[in-house]
Amino acid sequence: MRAALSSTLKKVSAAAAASRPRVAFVSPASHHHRRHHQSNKPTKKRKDDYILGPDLPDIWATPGSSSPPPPAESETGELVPAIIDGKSIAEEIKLGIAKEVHWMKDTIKKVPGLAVVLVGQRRDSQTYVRNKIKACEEVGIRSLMAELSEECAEDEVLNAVSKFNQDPSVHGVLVQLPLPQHMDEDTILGAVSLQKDVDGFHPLNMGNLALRGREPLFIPCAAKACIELLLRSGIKLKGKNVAVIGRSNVVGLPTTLLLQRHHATVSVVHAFTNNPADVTREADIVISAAGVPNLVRGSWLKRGAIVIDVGTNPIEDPSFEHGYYLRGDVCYEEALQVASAITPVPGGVGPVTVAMLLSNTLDSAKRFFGIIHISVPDFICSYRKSQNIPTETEDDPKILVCLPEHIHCNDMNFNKLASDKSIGQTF
Ligand SMILES: Nc1nc(=O)c2c([nH]1)NC[C@@H]1CN(c3ccc(C(=O)N[C@@H](CCC(=O)O)C(=O)O)cc3)C=[N+]21
Repeated sequence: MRAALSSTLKKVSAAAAASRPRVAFVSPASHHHRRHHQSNKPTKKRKDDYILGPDLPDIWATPGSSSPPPPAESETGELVPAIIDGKSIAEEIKLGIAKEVHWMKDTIKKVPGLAVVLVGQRRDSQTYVRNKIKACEEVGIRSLMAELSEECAEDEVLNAVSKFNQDPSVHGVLVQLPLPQHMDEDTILGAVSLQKDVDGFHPLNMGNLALRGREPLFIPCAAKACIELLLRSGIKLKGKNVAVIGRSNVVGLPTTLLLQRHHATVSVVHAFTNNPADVTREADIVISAAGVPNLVRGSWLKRGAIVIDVGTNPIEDPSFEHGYYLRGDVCYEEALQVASAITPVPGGVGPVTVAMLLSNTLDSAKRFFGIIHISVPDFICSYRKSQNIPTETEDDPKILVCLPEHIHCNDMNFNKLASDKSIGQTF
């Protein structure tokens, strides 16, 4: 397959030489250039509009905005809630990541690496970490792990983090939370290298997520997972009323920030909110991340609301395999009667959160190796079609191009680059 592909690509390069316009390459340098020229426009195109939300100016509309479409109802007037399948969405995302990791391995003989620091023996933490490592294996990301005892000193954790920070084969460092009581979470999370903070918990990444016009290097995985689940389910966010239940640094807060970047109207419901049910009942979309099993009752929900349940509350029960089972924040059985769509627990936000961790790790490695992701120019796709050439990228018109930072790739030097071994395989 590889040999066939590389000979195809040689032919394609020849075809490229023969026809103009040749290659619509985007290099980091040309990207900046273009941005500069657009700076007097009210909106600015960012590479991450999809997950960070479109950068729109605040123009206040006069009252009378439309309400969301009514939910599906059966003949008898009962709601038929859609169960949002996080597991299959996660599989879809992982497939895309696996393809990119595969390309990376082929073109530069390197793979992304994720290091996990686990302190203590919590069974739920062990399960989550196991899931993360298994997911790494599935997509070809290398995983490393440091396991430390509950009683170890804070310095030992800091040493483990520092070792991974310095390891060039590691592109993501994650300290599994919660940490034991005697450790200072801020000190430890602040020690993770900004460039490897795939959890997005470093104060600088969080600050850049909060500030308009700025882009964090990483967005926290659970927040990203909520948005992915909604967008991939075809749910629009602009102008919607969203209630976020919980204001933790790891889920509630970043989810609130990300939703606002998607132009939703966000209400934050927390332990001191008066009449939390009344506030929540106003929402078109409810995202619960309180960590309290069955907190959100059916009566808290507006008819037709969309419910994203981030809660993963372990309930002790020796009859289950790991001695516990998981329960969400939402009383699922009650919510089914009123919601138009809902994520289950397990099988909802959890698996997509893990997929987002892989995605952040891949992005980090791409940044480290100076890899940009571009589309195969149309003429190459049509050339392949006209020649009836099946290729690995037929169904996915995106390919990886590896270019050292100093090389500015344009159609003038494309042929040289394509044949120059020193920059690796361009196609
Ligand atoms: N530094 C850090 N980063 C985290 O991202 C982080 C953390 N600490 N501490 C704990 C929470 C929780 N979390 C989950 C990840 C996967 C599932 C997951 O895969 N859940 C599966 C099932 C889990 C099972 O098999 O029991 C599901 O919902 O279907 C759940 C929860 C990440 N967290």
